[in-house]
Amino acid sequence: MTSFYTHLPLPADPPNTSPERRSSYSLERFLQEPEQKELSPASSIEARYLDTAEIALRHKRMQDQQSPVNSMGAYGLPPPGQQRGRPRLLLMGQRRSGKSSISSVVFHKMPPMETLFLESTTKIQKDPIHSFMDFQVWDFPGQLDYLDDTFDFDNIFGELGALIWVIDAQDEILDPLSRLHSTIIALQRSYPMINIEVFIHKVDGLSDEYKLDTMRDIMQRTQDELADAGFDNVQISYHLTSIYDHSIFEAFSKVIQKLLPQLGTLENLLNVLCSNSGIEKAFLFDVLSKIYIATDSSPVDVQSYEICSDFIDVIVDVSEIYGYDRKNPDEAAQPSPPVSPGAAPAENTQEVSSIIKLQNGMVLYLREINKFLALICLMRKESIEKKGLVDYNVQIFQNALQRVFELGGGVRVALAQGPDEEEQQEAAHPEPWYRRLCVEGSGGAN
Ligand SMILES: Nc1nc2c(ncn2[C@@H]2O[C@H](COP(=O)(O)OP(=O)(O)OP(=O)(O)O)[C@@H](O)[C@H]2O)c(=O)[nH]1
Repeated sequence: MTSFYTHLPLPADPPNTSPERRSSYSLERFLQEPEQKELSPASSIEARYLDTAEIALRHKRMQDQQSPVNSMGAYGLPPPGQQRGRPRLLLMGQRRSGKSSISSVVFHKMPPMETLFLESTTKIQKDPIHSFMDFQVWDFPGQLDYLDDTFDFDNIFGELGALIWVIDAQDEILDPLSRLHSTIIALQRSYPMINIEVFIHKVDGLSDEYKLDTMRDIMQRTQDELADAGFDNVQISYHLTSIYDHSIFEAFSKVIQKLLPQLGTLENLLNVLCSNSGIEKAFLFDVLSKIYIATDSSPVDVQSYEICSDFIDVIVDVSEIYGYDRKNPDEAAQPSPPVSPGAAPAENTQEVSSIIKLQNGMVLYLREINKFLALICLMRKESIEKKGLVDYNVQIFQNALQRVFELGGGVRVALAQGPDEEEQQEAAHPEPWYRRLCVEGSGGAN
C-alpha cells in the first residue's frame, strides 16, 4: 500500500463490464438495459438501481410465497420477520478441534496466538452476536453426546441456521468423522433442510497436496457412509480453514451468506454497481467480524479478499487512534436522502470513506454503508478518477440496499427508528467504529 488518496484526478475509461457475467443474473435480464460502452450518466444509474431494487423486492415476495425453502424459512427457519429466535450457528466437533478458538477469533477479535491459552469448554457456550444480522453462536463441548436421549434434540437443532462441524486436520480423523456421520444421519430424519458445513481445520502448516488429499478423503468417506445409510443427496459444504489466516473468515462468510434471503438481490445490486462504476471487485463487509456478506458475481480470488479484509483492519486501527466522536450519530444512521444528478453528495452524507492507492496501480475504496456494513471496492486507478460518479453510484446503491433490507425484515440495518430493545442492548456495547473514524471522503484525514 502506498498512500491515502488526497486528490481528484482527471476523468477515466469506460468501466470493466462483462456482459456475459451480468446477463447470467436473472434479475438483471428483466431490466433490459442497453449495451453500455461508457460510464452511465448518474440519473440513469439511479433509475436502474431503483428498478433493480423494486424488481428484486417483487421477486423476493414471489419467492416467499412459492419456494418450499422460503415458505419453511431458509434452512428450517421461519421466513425473516417471523423468526421465533435468532438463527443459530452450532459449532460441533471433537475436543480440542478448535471450536472455541474459531468463535473467539472471528467474533471477538482474539489474536490467534492467544487461543493457545483457551481452556476446554465444559458446557454449551451461547454467544449472541449483534451485528448486521443478529444470530447466536453455540459452542459445544467436544465430549458432549447430544445424540443421547437425555438431550432435547429439537431444542438444539430446532432453530438452526447452520451446523458447523470442526475436524482437526492435524489429528486423526476417523473418530470425528464417524460422529459427524451419525449426527448427519440423525438430522436427516428430522431436519433434512439443515445446512451442514464441515470445517477441515488447522490446515496451516500442512502442504497444499496434503490438505486436498485430506479433504477428498473426508468427502469420499462421508458420501459413502451416507449413501450406505440411504441418504444420497445430502448437501454438505467443505471448507479448509485456519485461524492463522483469512480462510476462517472466508468460510464463515460463505456460511452466513447462506442464511441471507436477500443474497441474490445484494449480488445483483453489486453487479450493477461494479459494471457502472468501473469497479473490478466489490465486497459488502460486516465490519466487526470481517465477514463479507455479499460480493459481485465475478470470482473471488483470495488475494482480493485478503487485501480488502486487511483494509478494514487498517481503518479500524486508524479510527482507534485518531478518531473523534461524531456530533450527531443518529443522523449518520439515517438513510441518505437522494441526491439530484450532478449535485455534490458530500454535504448531506456523514458516511466514512477512505481510498488507498496500491503499488500495482489498483485502488481500494471503502465506504461506510451503516454502522455494521462497509462496502469495499477494488478498482483500477483510472476508475477512481471519476470519483464523483463512483460516490454517487455508491450512494444510490446504499439507498437501494436499505430498501431491500427494510422489506426483508430479518436483517437489521441501521435505520434510526427510535430506541427499541435491541438499541438499548447496543448502548451497552462499545461505540461503533464509524463514529470515531476520521478519514473522510472529501480526501485526507481531518
Ligand atoms: N495450528 C492451529 N491450531 C489451532 C487452530 N485453531 C485452534 N487451534 C488450537 O487448538 C487448540 C484447541 O482449541 P480450542 O478452541 O480450545 O478447541 P475446542 O474445540 O474448543 O476444544 P473443547 O473446548 O475441549 O471442545 C488450541 O491450542 C488452539 O490454539 C488453527 O487453525 N491452527
